[in-house]
Amino acid sequence: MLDIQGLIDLQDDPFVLIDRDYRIVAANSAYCQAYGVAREDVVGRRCHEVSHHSRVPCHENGEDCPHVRVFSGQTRVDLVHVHFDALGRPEHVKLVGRRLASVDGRTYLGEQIRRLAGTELDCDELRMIGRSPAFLACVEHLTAAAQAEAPVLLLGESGVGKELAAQYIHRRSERAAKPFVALDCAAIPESLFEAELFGHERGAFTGCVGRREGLFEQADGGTLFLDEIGEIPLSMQAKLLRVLETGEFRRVGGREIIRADVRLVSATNRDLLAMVDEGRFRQDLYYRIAGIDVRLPPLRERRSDIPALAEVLLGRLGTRDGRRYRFSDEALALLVQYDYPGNVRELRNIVQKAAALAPNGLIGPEHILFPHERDRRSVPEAPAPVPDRPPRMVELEARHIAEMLTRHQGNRRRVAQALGISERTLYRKLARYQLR
Ligand SMILES: Nc1ncnc2c1ncn2[C@@H]1O[C@H](COP(=O)(O)OP(=O)(O)OP(=O)(O)O)[C@@H](O)[C@H]1O
Repeated sequence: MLDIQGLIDLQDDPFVLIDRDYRIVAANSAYCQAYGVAREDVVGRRCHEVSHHSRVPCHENGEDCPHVRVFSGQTRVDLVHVHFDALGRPEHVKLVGRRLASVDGRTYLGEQIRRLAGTELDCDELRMIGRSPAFLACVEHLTAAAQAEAPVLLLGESGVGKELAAQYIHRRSERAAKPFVALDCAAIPESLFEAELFGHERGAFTGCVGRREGLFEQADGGTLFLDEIGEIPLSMQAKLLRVLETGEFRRVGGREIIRADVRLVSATNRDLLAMVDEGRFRQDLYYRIAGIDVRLPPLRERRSDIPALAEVLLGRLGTRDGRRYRFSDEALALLVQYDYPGNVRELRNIVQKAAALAPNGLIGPEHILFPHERDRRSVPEAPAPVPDRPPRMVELEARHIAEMLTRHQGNRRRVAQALGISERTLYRKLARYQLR
């Protein structure tokens, strides 16, 4: 008989073996060390209870789960997951799951856990909330970008969390101990750009007092985040390109050549390539800044993250009359239906207003005010209306599933039961109608 324990202890990464019934049948030493547990405390328990503190398997909470995939026939699964670390804080991990068969014909999930995050980002303000597959795929790209040295271009609508993502990259990169410096390019008048980025000497231009270091110098050794990079005027684009190519510049009004070792992370909500075609953005600069590009999905493409985000944003508001603010189930269900053109920032504003309106801290649907009422989604994205055409079966089905999800507060197991279909079928339909 093979010594399974000895075999898995050879692995440097945490590793667990899980049976069809979600029970952990073996855990290696790296796992016990990483999560501060004794082997006998985890072996025999269900994986979702141990890592998620949840009584139901992860896929029933709307998460991508290696267990369900492997036991439905997939041989290898690679995905990013969020679970709890040794101190009970959420942690991003990369899971590599393998389908393993024993000699007696039983199947197991062998799961290797690669920890993506250090604990340094667990301060609440900097924590990126989200467990939806779309969000976790994005976190995986951000993690890969953090480990590289190439410049990163973050793409996404306003308020999706591009600045937060830039900080995430910085704090996980080798530059983490050095400065992170951010500039919103849309907020700087053209005449001040150069001085802002490269600094100026005393008296370099009218109204300037003293000598000042620019952002490139301030960010030396670290990361410079240029938000809304599409707003940089063409004249400035040429200067920026030169600095990125040579790593050298002069302060405005200065002679001394200054060198700064800066990693650039930029962000835009514009289509920069279209701007290149229109002659409004330099192509050579585009290729300089877009070494790695990462798209951040808008909130409406990851609706399942809305309740957790709303709770965290509400938690940041503290208490009223000594009691924590809280949402009623109906309020949360309503929040999930809106399209959020302003993304997480808009959600934050809506939550703040709702809290101000709720007399005893309990937020009901009547306290939730959507600024763009027409963006509230009562049905899944319907195709453009065609006059005198009865709705197609698929439209009716999508609409019905969306309503059931709202009624059951996103609990997919209950929705599947209510619809009389298996959860796998429900998952396929959710993906097909983009209801995840
Ligand atoms: N995944 C997330 N988890 C927690 N908070 C988030 C998340 N994404 C965004 N936020 C919060 O939403 C707000 C807006 O985020 P941020 O400023 O990073 O967006 P942005 O995409 O840079 O916006 P803009 O394009 O308008 O500059 C911030 O308060 C940020 O902390």
